[in-house]
Amino acid sequence: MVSRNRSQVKDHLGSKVLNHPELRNTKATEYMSHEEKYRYNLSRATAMLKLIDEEGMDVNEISKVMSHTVSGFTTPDGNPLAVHQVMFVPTLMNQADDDQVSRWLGDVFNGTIVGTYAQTELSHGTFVRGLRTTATYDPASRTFDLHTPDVSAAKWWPGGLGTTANHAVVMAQLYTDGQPRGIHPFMVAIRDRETHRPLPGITVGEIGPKLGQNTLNNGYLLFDHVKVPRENMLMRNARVNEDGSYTKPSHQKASYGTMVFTRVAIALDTVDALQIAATIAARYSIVRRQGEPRDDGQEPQIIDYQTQQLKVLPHIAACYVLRASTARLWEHHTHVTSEVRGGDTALLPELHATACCLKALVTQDCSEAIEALRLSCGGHGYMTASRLPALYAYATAGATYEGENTVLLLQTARYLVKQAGGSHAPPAAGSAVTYLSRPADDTPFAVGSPAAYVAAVGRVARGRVTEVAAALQADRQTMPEADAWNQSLVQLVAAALAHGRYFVVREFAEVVSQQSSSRAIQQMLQLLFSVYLAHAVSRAEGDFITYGGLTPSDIRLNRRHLLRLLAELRPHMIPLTDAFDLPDRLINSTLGAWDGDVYRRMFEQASHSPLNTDEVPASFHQAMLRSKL
Ligand SMILES: CCCCCCCCCC/C=C\CCCCCCC/C=C/C(=O)SCCNC(=O)CCNC(=O)[C@H](O)C(C)(C)COP(=O)(O)OP(=O)(O)OC[C@H]1O[C@@H](n2cnc3c(N)ncnc32)[C@H](O)[C@@H]1OP(=O)(O)O
Ligand SMILES: Cc1cc2nc3c(=O)[nH]c(=O)nc-3n(C[C@H](O)[C@H](O)[C@H](O)COP(=O)(O)OP(=O)(O)OC[C@H]3O[C@@H](n4cnc5c(N)ncnc54)[C@H](O)[C@@H]3O)c2cc1C
Repeated sequence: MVSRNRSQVKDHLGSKVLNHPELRNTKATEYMSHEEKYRYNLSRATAMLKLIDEEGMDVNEISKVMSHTVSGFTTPDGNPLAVHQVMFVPTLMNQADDDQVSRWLGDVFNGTIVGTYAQTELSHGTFVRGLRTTATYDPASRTFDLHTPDVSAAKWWPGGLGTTANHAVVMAQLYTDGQPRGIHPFMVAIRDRETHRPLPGITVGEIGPKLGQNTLNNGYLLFDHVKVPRENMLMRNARVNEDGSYTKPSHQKASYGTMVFTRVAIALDTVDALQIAATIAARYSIVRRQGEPRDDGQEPQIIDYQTQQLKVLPHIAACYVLRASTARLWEHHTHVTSEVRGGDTALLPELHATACCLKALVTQDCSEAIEALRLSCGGHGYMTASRLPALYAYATAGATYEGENTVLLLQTARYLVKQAGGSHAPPAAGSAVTYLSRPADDTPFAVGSPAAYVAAVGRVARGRVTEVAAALQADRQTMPEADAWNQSLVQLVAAALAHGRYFVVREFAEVVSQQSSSRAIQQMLQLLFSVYLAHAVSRAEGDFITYGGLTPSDIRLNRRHLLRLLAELRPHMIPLTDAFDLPDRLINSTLGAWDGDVYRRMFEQASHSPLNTDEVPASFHQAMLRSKL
């Protein structure tokens, strides 16, 4: 199939998904039971998978259909096949050797094998080296013995594991030749392909309700000395030979590759959720009028309150800035992965550091922004039918899964302090950390100059990183490494976030400078960028004074500048959110439809409450009268 560009993919998906015979008719799921919701979401997830297969979509196209924009329509309560598609399949493609790929991929693509990625355990998620599921090789039987030593080592959380998957890539501690070899991936059948019953030695089930995404179908899994053939260890990187001898991988963290990919995918995807929330809040802020009537006799549109502009407009700018920078990270990931497959792992450490901090920065910014947008819709934003609570539940999950954000930022910080101290291999050309080994950019700060803002963001990142690197270095002289590290944790996290912010604004500056299609678009991108930058300064004024070279007077000027920019952006708010090109059915919000017919929709959705079916519900007689209140 010919590869399509992003907007063509969107048009294509618009018609394919919204008109698909098994997908076009949606049902409200709010009043369904847990089991009914699962059945509804699973059947739609399966239809999507078939569509992906029939269309022969490439990875970029799959990334669009699996994105929250589309999957929020197909599987509104969470996709039970998400981890199959986003983690299990990529793990097989990248970590299985050629023989294994040809052995399994046919069955994966014809739907006989449905998988999950089983890493996290009840007692260990963050500290992967601490996982306790063991895979002990026995050369006599040429099998691994997979075992869960006790309940705290039960796998807990894998998506689709609950009742959907019949296979799992299980991350376990490998023992061979009597030696521990670290965490390795194993392809394990957990349920019978025909009957779907758990196989002998396997205990498996679903973990129960969560804040959101309740049909992701997260599960638990325990092994009681389950025998797995030698050929089921994924062997593209490390190998166990028949006699039990062990061949190391080319990079010690090669088996963590799926996590890097998924972090990049989550960063890209969480911006989709923000775009939907921003569109809802923008449309509602135009429709909603409240307050003392003005000269025209009408109550003001709430968007004309300065405070409302601050709640809504910077997040629209963030949609543009974060979309561009995460799309570039996605492209960079594709490039580095192909180098790694060719045996060159030089770019992997920096990709890991960048993926960690962007996943953390984007999920943190987006979940805070979605909550602000929800609040901007007042009481109606609290209703499920506004869609805003579910968007928040989705974005905030991203702050925890695939590496809890603090922990990921510390991974980035580890890379940055090593770079600042010169104890890491020097960065490659085009690296995102070369600024650390150069003199600070002393472009003077000037309100209204995006270049001056970018330079200031760079000085904050540089100042934060070099300061914490020096503090760490000093503490290392007087205390053990773990204590020195712990003394600096808060500053390390702040340094990594500052680095992430600099990465984002540099990437967007480049996108703006390369944009050549029209002067009007260029000007609009400049305006969005200016809003993003002024807002970034206003959120971290202390940092910009301490490290960025701004004076208190610059800070005051920036506050006024931001409010002026918001007023300038306000007339463009609706075209800018319309440009996300989200049809009403994908937005699925009483508050965010294109025609602005909010109040009729709110009444219409209330009519679905089962408590409105009878004038006096049976529960009144059963509960209140019986208790003789
Ligand atoms: C067919 C194609 C389909 C494509 C579909 C695309 C669809 C995209 C659109 C949809 C997008 C999203 C949909 C959302 C659905 C997603 C559902 C997500 C479900 C969630 C799943 C999970 O959560 S899985 C579990 C994830 N768990 C974690 O992330 C655990 C976090 N912890 C860790 O990663 C590690 O423990 C940690 C890195 C923190 C520490 O590791 P450790 O082994 O202890 O290492 P250290 O000693 O700290 O460091 C040693 C050196 O190793 C370096 N390093 C660590 N990790 C990596 C790595 N991954 N790569 C490279 N290098 C690494 C580290 O930097 C150290 O280096 P140094 O030089 O020694 O300093
Ligand atoms: C919706 C959802 C879906 C998931 N899907 C999957 C899946 O498909 N497969 C899978 O294997 N897993 C999955 N997970 C699990 C997920 O990857 C883990 O929950 C995540 O990695 C965080 O680990 P944890 O739960 O152990 O948190 P913890 O590490 O226990 O975090 C608790 C607190 O401790 C802090 N902390 C921990 N270590 C450190 C440290 N070294 N330094 C500083 N602070 C620290 C954290 O910052 C946090 O504040 C899923 C989780 C969720 C919520």
